[in-house]
Amino acid sequence: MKLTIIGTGYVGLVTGACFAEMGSRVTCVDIDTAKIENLKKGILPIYEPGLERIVQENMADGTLQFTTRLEDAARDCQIFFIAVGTPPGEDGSADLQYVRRVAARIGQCMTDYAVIVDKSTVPVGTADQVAEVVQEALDTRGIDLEFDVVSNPEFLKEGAAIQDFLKPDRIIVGANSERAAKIMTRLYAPFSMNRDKMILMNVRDAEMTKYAANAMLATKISFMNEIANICEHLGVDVENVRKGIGSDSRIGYSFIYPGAGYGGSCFPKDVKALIKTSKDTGVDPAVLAAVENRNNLQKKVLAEKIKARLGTDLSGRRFALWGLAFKPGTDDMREAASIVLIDNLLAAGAIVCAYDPVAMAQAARELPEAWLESSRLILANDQYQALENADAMILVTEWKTFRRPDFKRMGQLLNQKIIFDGRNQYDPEEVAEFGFEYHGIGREAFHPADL
Ligand SMILES: NC(=O)C1=CN([C@@H]2O[C@H](COP(=O)(O)OP(=O)(O)OC[C@H]3O[C@@H](n4cnc5c(N)ncnc54)[C@H](O)[C@@H]3O)[C@@H](O)[C@H]2O)C=CC1
Ligand SMILES: O=C(O)[C@H]1O[C@H](OP(=O)(O)OP(=O)(O)OC[C@H]2O[C@@H](n3ccc(=O)[nH]c3=O)[C@H](O)[C@@H]2O)[C@H](O)[C@@H](O)[C@@H]1O
Repeated sequence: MKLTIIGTGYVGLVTGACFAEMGSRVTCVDIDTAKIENLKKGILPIYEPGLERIVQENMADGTLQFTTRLEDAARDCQIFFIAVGTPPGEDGSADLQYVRRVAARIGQCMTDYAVIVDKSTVPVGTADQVAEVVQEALDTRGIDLEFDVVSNPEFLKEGAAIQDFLKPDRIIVGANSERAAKIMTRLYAPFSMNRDKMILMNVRDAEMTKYAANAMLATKISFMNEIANICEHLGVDVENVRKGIGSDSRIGYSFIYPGAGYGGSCFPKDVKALIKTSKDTGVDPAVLAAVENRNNLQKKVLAEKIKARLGTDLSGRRFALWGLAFKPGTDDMREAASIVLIDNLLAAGAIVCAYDPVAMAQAARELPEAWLESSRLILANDQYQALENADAMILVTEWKTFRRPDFKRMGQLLNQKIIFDGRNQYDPEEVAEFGFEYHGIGREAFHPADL
């Protein structure tokens, strides 16, 4: 099958590479010329484990191509995937300007019947808008071509994107025509060899399914973060509570890890967009608003703990920050908890020395210039350098390299042996044996004297 993927970000690039890997002929299109020039040389714009190999191999085989020219890719294309960003607009709703622009371009370039797939996360009713925009462009050309707009939301997680795409739990396809449903079923057939993964429904149901899935996962996290905060005041260890409730198969172990608040490009924006949709329909988004509110509060919890321990005025204090990316396995820093924490610490007068195994270049590009120029935010060369003369170590992202560090060496480098563990990665007793005072999320502080 001949596919065109428009937008080569996390979703578009992974989608294009994985379909090529499964045997389709794929052209990825982006308006970002620099990105496309690099991709043509096999240089990826993002860090995603396993992606580089799949891209390079399929380029070499000729099954995966990159271009900025949609008009070239569109010739005889059977399926167009729209995979551009849908960032929050001022009122919280998903901004559809990029989706609409791409829809217009497809209408200007398509040469035959095609299925147009909304892969981007878009609100209920967007497929109808896309169809209108495509039809307008065809009318302007004076051409009568048939097409169908399908919703096929993406559920991949950054850091595990290839595995999630190639071995999905389910494939949601919303199609209102049998012709389009058949084409999508054929496209995804190689993914359903052992068990039929596809769940077919109508377009609006599929659009809503994506928001409901992300909102449900965000709800689990915010719920657990709130439980954690309650535990802490009751002398209860939330890690035992987590294991206790996770063992109930109705609850399950996943997405109940407490932390410093969820980040990333999707949960915050999708919860916001669903709140707006809910309000527009006249339904009070009581649960969704609470999920968002808890998350905003949770991102401040680490700074509050630090101030409670070391004082509200942190002038002259220095902190080692381990982890900048919004989660391990990615260099993505969008809505990362680390940003809120750094902001709070700098505002209180502190100096922060940060290290992340892959997000350093991203951090240098994306963090406010004023922070870096003031020299109060320093980007360290490695995790141990970040610790030098710091008054505490703060763990924000649970990268593998941070999980079993050399505690002895850490103790020698730090000014004060204090750990603020934003991901509950360490055993309080174990670190206390190395002389550390330990502060986690949803568990009481633990001191060497408590041993
Ligand atoms: N990042 C993720 O893990 C996931 C994202 N999604 C959804 O997928 C969509 C895309 O997200 P990301 O890939 O993270 O976005 P991104 O921001 O990483 O990439 C979007 C790409 O689209 C390109 N673009 C914008 N306008 C264009 C146009 N007119 N023609 C061609 N290219 C254009 C941009 O240059 C950029 O390369 C969003 O709706 C998001 O909510 C869904 C599941 C997972
Ligand atoms: O729509 C999207 O973009 C994607 O959003 C999330 O994927 P992603 O944001 O890449 O990463 P997650 O692994 O879901 O983590 C999101 C945030 O939640 C936090 N989290 C996750 C799980 C948990 O138990 N606790 C917790 O605090 C992570 O640290 C991270 O900040 C969803 O998991 C994907 O299914 C979805 O496709």
